Amino acid sequence: MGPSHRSADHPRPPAPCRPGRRSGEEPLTEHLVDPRAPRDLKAFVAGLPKAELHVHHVGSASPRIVSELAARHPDSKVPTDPAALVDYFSFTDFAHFIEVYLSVVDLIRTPEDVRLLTFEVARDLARQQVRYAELTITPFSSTRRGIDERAFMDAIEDARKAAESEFGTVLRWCFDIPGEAGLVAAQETVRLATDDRLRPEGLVSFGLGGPEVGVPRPQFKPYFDRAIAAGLHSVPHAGETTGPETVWDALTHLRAERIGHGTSSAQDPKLLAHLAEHRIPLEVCPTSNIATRAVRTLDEHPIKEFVEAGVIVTINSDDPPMFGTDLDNEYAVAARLLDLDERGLADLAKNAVEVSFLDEPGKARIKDEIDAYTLRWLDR
Ligand SMILES: Nc1ncnc2c1ncn2[C@@H]1O[C@H](CCC(=O)c2cccc(C(=O)O)c2)[C@@H](O)[C@H]1O
Ligand SMILES: [Zn+2]
Repeated sequence: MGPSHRSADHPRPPAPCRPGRRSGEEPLTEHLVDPRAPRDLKAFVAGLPKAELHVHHVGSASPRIVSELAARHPDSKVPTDPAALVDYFSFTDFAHFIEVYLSVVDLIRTPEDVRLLTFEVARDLARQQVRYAELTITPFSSTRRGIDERAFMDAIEDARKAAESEFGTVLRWCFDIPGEAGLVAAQETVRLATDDRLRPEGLVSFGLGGPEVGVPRPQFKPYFDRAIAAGLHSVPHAGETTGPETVWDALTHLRAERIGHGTSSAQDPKLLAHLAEHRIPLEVCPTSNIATRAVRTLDEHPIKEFVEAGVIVTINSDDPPMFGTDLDNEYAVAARLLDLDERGLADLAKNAVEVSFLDEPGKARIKDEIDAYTLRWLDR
C-alpha cells in the first residue's frame, strides 16, 4: 500500500478539526455517520444486528461517563465539560493518543467506576444493535492503580450479566497486555487471566496493545503460550503503527488467530496471501487509524486491498468516543470504501459473527437475525 501507511509513533503536526464529533448524549449514529454514505444505507446499518470484535473498555467511555468520572476526581486534567472533550480527544500522533488514553484510565479508581463504565458501554453497544461484543480490558492498568483484583473481576462480571439481561447484548472479555509497560505487565495479565480463582467466566481471549515501536512482539511469547494453554484465543494488536514484520511476529510467536488492525499487512503481498490462506481475519478500525494518524486519510486506507486479496475483514470501532465514531459509522465508512450495498454490509456483519469466539448456536442465531433483517429491508 506504499505511502498510505505511516508509522504513527512519531510526531505529527497538530490534529485538524474533525467534523461530526459528538459532545452530548444524543443517539450515537445521528451526528457521526459518514455524511457521504447514502441516507438509506445509514438507516439499514442502524438497524442491522452486529458483532463488535475490537473495542476497548476504557476507550469506549462516553463523553457523559468521562465527564462524570472527571467531576468525581477533580485532581485529573481530563475536562469535566463533555464539549471540551472533543478537543481533548484530538490527537497529534499515536503516542499522544496513549497519553490521553491513560489520563482517562486514571479516572477509573473504584470497582463501582468499573461497573458503571462496563454497563454504560454495553448500553451504547445495544443502542447500535450490537448483539455480541468482545471488549478488550487491560486489568493490569486497574490493579496497578490499586483496584482490588477480586473486586475488579466481580465488577465486570456483574455488569456483563446485567447488560445481557437488560439489553440482550452478550459481552465477552479479551484481557490485553499493555506492551509498553513491559514483562511485569505481561506476567500480571496472564496471572489474572489464568488463575482459576480470578479468571472471569466471560473471558475468551488474550491480547497485546499499546505502542508497537520499541515493543517487540516475540518477548511476549511465554505469556501467550500460557494463556493459550489455558484455553484463551490469541488476538494481539499488530501492524497498527509498525510494518508487516510485526504481523508476522504476532502470527509466528504469539499464534495470533485474529490480528488487531494489521493495517501494514497491505505492504507485504506474501503476508496478505498467508492471512487469506489461513483465514486469519483482520480487525479493521478505519476511523481509529485516521485519528491516531496511522493512516493519512480514509481514502488511503488499505481495507479494499485486504478484501481484494481474499483476507477476511471485520469492521470495528476501537475507542469510539475518543475517535468521534461508533460502530454504525465504521460500517458506513466501509460501505463507501468497499462500495457495498445492503447485502455487502450484511456479509461484513456476518464475517464478524463467524470469526468471533461465540459458541456455534449463538453465531447461528445472530446470522439468522442478520439474514431475516436484510430480507425484510430489501422486500420493503
Ligand atoms: N488503537 C489502539 N492501539 C493499541 N492499544 C490501544 C488502542 N486503543 C486503546 N488501546 C489500549 O491502550 C493500552 C495502552 C496502555 C499502555 O500503553 C500503558 C503503558 C504503560 C503503563 C500503563 C499503565 O496502565 O500504567 C499503560 C493498551 O493496553 C490497549 O488496551
Ligand atoms: Zn485496539
